[in-house]
Amino acid sequence: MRSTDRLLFIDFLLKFENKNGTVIPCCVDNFDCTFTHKGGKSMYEKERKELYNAHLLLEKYGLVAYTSGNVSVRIGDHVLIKPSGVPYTELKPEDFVVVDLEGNVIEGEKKPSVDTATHLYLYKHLDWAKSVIHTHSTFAMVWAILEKSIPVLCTAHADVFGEEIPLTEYAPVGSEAIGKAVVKVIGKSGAVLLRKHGVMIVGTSVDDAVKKAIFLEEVAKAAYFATLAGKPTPLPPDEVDHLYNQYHTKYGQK
Ligand SMILES: O=C(CO)[C@@H](O)[C@@H](O)COP(=O)(O)O
Repeated sequence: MRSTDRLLFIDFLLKFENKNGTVIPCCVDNFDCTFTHKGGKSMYEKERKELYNAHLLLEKYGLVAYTSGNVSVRIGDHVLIKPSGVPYTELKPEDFVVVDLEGNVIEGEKKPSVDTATHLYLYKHLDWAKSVIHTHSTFAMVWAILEKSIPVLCTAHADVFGEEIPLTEYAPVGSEAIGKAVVKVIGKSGAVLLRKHGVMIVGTSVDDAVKKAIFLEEVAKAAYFATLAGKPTPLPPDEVDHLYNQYHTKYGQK
């Protein structure tokens, strides 16, 4: 679309919107519309509430502090992600930012998370990825600082993750580099320790990702204290597989 037409079209859209409220489809012809839907409905209302609740759950379980960490969800060719540096006490569903898979802001007045490039890299390289969570949860971070992967030392670890929690090479914050480092080591657990940094979780849904973030910190804590207190031995691989399959096929209300 010629730039003059673009400007005329924006002008038409804004006049139309102000007069009639928000019925305008965004992002027509890959058109990067950065204005938000004033007075009308935001995109992805249901997903915004789901993502908001996910952030509150991370805070409730003490996996994030103040502004650390972030959650995103993939919705077709869009990703809804936390705005950067907004304290959880001030976060609102309408603050979440919609970006496309190249990181262009589709809807949102706030800057998207500093980890957006990493989240997008994971969505583009892991076809099962539907939600991504980054935390600085304390005991998982202790293992990341010690530059050690977490062995399978207990049944809870085997149930949910079914494998040792791998450790990435060091990668700087804010670039795709963390995404590349995660894809190199991530396994069926979807949980990874970021060397000297924290945690990255990839889930098949927001619920799945939140559950893994919560259980990772639980097993990281137990494994850390067990390793301090003695020399715990990992569970045998076939028992780990048995527990993992049992948990993923029979546990709960399945
Ligand atoms: O770890 C870091 C920065 O070092 C970030 O992941 C964390 O502060 C969260 O950043 P955002 O608020 O999501 O931009």
